[in-house]
Amino acid sequence: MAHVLRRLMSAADPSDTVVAAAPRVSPREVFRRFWPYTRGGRRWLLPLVLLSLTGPAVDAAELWLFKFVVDDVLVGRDLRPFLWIAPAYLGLVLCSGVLGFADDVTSTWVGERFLLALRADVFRHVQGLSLGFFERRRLGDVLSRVTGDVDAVETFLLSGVADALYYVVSLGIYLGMLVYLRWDLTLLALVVVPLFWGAARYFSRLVGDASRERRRRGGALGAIAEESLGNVALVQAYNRQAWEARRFERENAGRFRAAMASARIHAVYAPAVEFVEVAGGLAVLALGTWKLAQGQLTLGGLLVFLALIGKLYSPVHGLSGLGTAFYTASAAAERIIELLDERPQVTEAAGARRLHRARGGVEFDGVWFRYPGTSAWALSDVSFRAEPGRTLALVGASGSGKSTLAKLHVRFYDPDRGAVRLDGTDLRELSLADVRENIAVVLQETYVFHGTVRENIAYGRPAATEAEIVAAARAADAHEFVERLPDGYDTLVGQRGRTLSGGQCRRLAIARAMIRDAPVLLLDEPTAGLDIRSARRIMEPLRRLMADRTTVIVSHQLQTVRDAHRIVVLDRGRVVEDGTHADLLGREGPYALLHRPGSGAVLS
Ligand SMILES: Nc1ncnc2c1ncn2[C@@H]1O[C@H](COP(=O)(O)OP(=O)(O)OP(=O)(O)O)[C@@H](O)[C@H]1O
Repeated sequence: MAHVLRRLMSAADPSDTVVAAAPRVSPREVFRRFWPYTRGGRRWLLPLVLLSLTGPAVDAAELWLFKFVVDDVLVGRDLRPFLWIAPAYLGLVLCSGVLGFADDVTSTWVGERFLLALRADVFRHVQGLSLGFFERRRLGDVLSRVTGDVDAVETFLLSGVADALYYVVSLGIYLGMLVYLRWDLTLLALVVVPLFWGAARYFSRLVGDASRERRRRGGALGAIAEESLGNVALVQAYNRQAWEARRFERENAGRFRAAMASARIHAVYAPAVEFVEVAGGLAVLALGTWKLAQGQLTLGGLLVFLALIGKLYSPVHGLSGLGTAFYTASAAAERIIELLDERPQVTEAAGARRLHRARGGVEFDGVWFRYPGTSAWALSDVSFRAEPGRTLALVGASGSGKSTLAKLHVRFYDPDRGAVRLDGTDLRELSLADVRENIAVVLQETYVFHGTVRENIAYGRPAATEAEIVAAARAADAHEFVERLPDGYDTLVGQRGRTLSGGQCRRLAIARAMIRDAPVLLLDEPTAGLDIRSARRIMEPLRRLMADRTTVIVSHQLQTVRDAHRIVVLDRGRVVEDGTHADLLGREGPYALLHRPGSGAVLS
């Protein structure tokens, strides 16, 4: 039987791992991890508990009044007691309304404050993780954790605890009244309690599994939606809509199965519990009727007793069901904990040195680097030096390690061996923010945010004045086209600059780097993806940007490379040549080969 139930309610399909399940965590650990986030609302916890205690008390008083209605008014056929019972009843209802209002508002405030703190912290934490994390994880899953799973933790910690207290207090009050009315009937009513507990324990474990699966599928759905909608142009151009839809469908169906499993568990649990409850109630009714016939109990007393039993079962029911709620919420908490346990690979050393404005000396010294989880070296023993104010060009075939070098340069990763230095100091000894403050980057992928042109340029230095923004745009050869946009600098450019051309995006990125005014410039193929005319057009502003700054440029553009003070040629992660354009051409080595017509030359 248990085996059949388990199969019927199983939600997991381990064959599929778009997003792996987070490691399990004990409820105690969940409390330990998330309790600190209640700090902002902790002083309201006690009033909240007191408020929640008044609810059952008012309920019980209402019931007690009912006993008087039956015994004194109805059975006694006398309206006089009604004159005090009616106002008392109204007073109680009013009182419970006011208390309920205070309880609702306060508990929402405490819960939302908790979420405010937790969500902000999770976001800050994720933002601080190293690039490696984002290259490894699926963004959609991370988003679903930050936005969806965070909310469920609140249920675990606050609503769950508040409910537990409420149930315990209700139980105490109702039990007290029941015993006061008739202890022997109360004992009979309590016989069914262990049955509740047993059922709850069994079912809550099943619910936990189903919830975990639902959360995992939710993350996978987010990941697939983000990937396929984010690349919608590619999906449509290659007619992959149906394939993407199937991928989505598979996760969607998985989530559906998990939701159904959870519904089946609840659907079996609720009637099972109700059966036990009714059986208990009937037994009490039988004995109670007998006591009524014996004159040991009044009619009002019996009715109130039965009503109290109904009320008593609800907290017992609730308390045993809390396990289920806890397991549901802890499935979400596990996913948040996994995220919070992720440590940035690149961290700032204790006592890191501040560096205000660097002179701009860049040095790679015997650098070896392997991407985490891979076995091949992406960089092997790379050494070169860029003198302050000079330009160093990195060339090499695709996959030779140029972008990897760029990533190490801004400390997205640390080398496994060797060192990257700025003005002679290992980047690992410097404040991370200062390293990045001193380097302006224009990356291969042009980053333009959804916002105005002005905001996009000022992203390089938020404190920039209007005049500085315009000056940067002029220097980047962007002013002219910006002026022609419908709202000039206030024009909204779509996400990733979809409403601008590739060259225009690039010029905005150059303006952003201009305004940052850092001593070191890192340009990763600033002309990639542009046609020859557009590429030539941005050369002039690029030169203005590079003047008097140390520039490390990854480029396939012959003009830029030829003008560099030094050229480093990479091949499969190694430096194979190093010198000026004239030197290297004379050597007839790999660099010269790149220029030979008909050689499939990379440099154009
Ligand atoms: N995040 C990553 N994880 C694992 N391996 C990576 C990662 N990024 C790059 N690699 C590997 O490291 C090597 C160097 O890649 P890199 O992107 O630095 O080359 P590149 O010279 O910039 O190429 P391209 O000119 O095509 O941009 C390649 O073999 C690549 O497969």
